[in-house]
Amino acid sequence: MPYQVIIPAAGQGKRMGAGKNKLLLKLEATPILIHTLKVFEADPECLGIILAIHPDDEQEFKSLLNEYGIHKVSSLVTGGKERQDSVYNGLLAVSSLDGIVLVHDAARPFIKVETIHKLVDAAGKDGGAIVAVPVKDTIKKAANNQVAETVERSSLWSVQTPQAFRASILLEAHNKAARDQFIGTDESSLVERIPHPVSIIEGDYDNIKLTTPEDLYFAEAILRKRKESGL
Ligand SMILES: Nc1ccn([C@@H]2O[C@H](COP(=O)(O)OP(=O)(O)OP(=O)(O)O)[C@@H](O)[C@H]2O)c(=O)n1
Ligand SMILES: C[C@](O)(CO)[C@H](O)COP(=O)(O)O
Repeated sequence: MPYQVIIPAAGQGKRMGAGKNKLLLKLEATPILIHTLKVFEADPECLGIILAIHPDDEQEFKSLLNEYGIHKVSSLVTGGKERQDSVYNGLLAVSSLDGIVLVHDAARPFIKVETIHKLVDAAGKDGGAIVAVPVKDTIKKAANNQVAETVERSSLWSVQTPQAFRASILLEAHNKAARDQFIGTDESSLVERIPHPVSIIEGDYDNIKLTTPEDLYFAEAILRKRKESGL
């Protein structure tokens, strides 16, 4: 099923501490941003990419899109203060509210096209679906560095992106969040507030978000493993 994808790429990468947009850091000589964009560029089901960027990065990003032959970027939109604002700006550039729109972090370069297609099919049926993996660690709530509660692990999922929705549902969710001045950490949290059901599609543990320096080591290992497997 065809889809459009909004890729938020306008963050500051504070936790990475690279002194620049972390998406410009290279993995095996290719910028993280390009690793991610290549997946969607190569997918025939992807009708277009809407890229939310920081104005300071515009020239460098445009040069990279040209250098690496990324032709599916239909819109470059200005990112906002929060990730949610960047996604909202991207949503306003979506060509059809009747279709399926994905939101995928540019900082997650290891998404597999098979997972994308499973997710899009689920969103086409249910109106909304997200990729997640079962939590492996024990999760506890704390107060003042004291354990307050151990959360039952069997029902916990570590949520990733892409997250896929009928575009009209996602726009309704963002409009409601704006009215309520609600800021969520993912799109699903906004859609849940409408309320609208959101399905979970089990993804891969290596679909990591490159957030802190340690993640770069994991990323190099994931790339090496995939090269050895001929992926
Ligand atoms: N205002 C923002 C914040 C984040 N993002 C994007 O959303 C994705 C996930 O965000 P995160 O990993 O938190 O990136 P940063 O916000 O850059 O990281 P930090 O919080 O460490 O500054 C990234 O691709 C980032 O570029 C965005 O487009 N606009
Ligand atoms: C959307 C997300 O990747 C789901 O896990 C995550 O919430 C993004 O968090 P961030 O702090 O904006 O990177």
